[in-house]
Amino acid sequence: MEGWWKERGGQGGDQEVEGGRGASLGELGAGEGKGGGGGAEGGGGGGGGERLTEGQVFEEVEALVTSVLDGYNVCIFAYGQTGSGKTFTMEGSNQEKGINPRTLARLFEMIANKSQDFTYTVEFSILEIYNEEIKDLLEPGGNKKLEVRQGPDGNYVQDLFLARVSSYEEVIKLWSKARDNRTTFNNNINEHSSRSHLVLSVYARGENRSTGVQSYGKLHLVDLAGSERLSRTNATGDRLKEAQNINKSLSALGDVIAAAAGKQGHIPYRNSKLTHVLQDSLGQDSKTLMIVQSSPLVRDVGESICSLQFATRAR
Ligand SMILES: Nc1ncnc2c1ncn2[C@@H]1O[C@H](COP(=O)(O)OP(=O)(O)OP(=O)(O)O)[C@@H](O)[C@H]1O
Repeated sequence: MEGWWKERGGQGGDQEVEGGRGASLGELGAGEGKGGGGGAEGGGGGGGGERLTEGQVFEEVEALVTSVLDGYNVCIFAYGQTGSGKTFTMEGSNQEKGINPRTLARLFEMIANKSQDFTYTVEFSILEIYNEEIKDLLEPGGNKKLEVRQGPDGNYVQDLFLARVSSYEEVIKLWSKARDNRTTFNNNINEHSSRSHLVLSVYARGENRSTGVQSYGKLHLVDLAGSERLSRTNATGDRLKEAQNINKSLSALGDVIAAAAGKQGHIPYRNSKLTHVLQDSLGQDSKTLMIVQSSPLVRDVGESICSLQFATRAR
């Protein structure tokens, strides 16, 4: 493990303190002989940290995401409490694009650069996991229950719509369609978005035309549901059920990452839909990176400590 951690801060937004949100970036594991520990310098918090632009954040993750074209399975997560900036980091704004659009643009740029020697076919899917149920956001199919299965290329979600894409523009069009589908589940987009895990996936199959050598890699870009302690939300009824499911799946994610990093014999992938969907992209030869967002607000200190504890454990 390269073990790099950076402090991200200085982003204002609508908070009542200056300094804005913070995020720590941690590369959790990778192929290419990487493994083992790494130092933490930074480790989150926003306040006084140097402000990283979305471009600088992307520089840190670029090499990882593009390795999907070499046949690696890659997973990038944004983790943190509600409102801490996960979606902003992944999607960005009109002025400053986030990790998702930059990654997708870069992938197609690289495919074009390699086109003399390699042929790639690329597929794209978008799903959300809400209350431990998988929903296809490209082809929402009513009450169809989507399940995770094992196939020759690893785990896959049966009946999930995979769109064949050949340009960044196509992907962006699909993504905006998926956003529309997502909003129909609930009138309050923010509220809902924070209660589900959103997974954008790219599946790249490549062939070296002169040697015939083939590769297959998956890239998952995951905007996790907001982590919240139940004691703080006073949730009841459906909200309580959502919160319990979120906490259960986030804790299952922490267990899986810790077990994979510790090279344990049994890795409990099946304890949540999230880890089951991402099974072959967490651990072993896959590359996993988690961006942990923390709030600079004093009133959020309990949540920030929990987030950083999660990050420490996952590291
Ligand atoms: N780096 C940033 N620069 C400017 N604004 C930001 C930044 N990060 C977050 N924001 C703003 O803060 C608000 C909350 O951020 P965001 O929606 O990304 O949080 P979140 O963690 O995804 O929340 P949720 O868990 O509810 O989905 C948004 O209005 C967003 O535009």
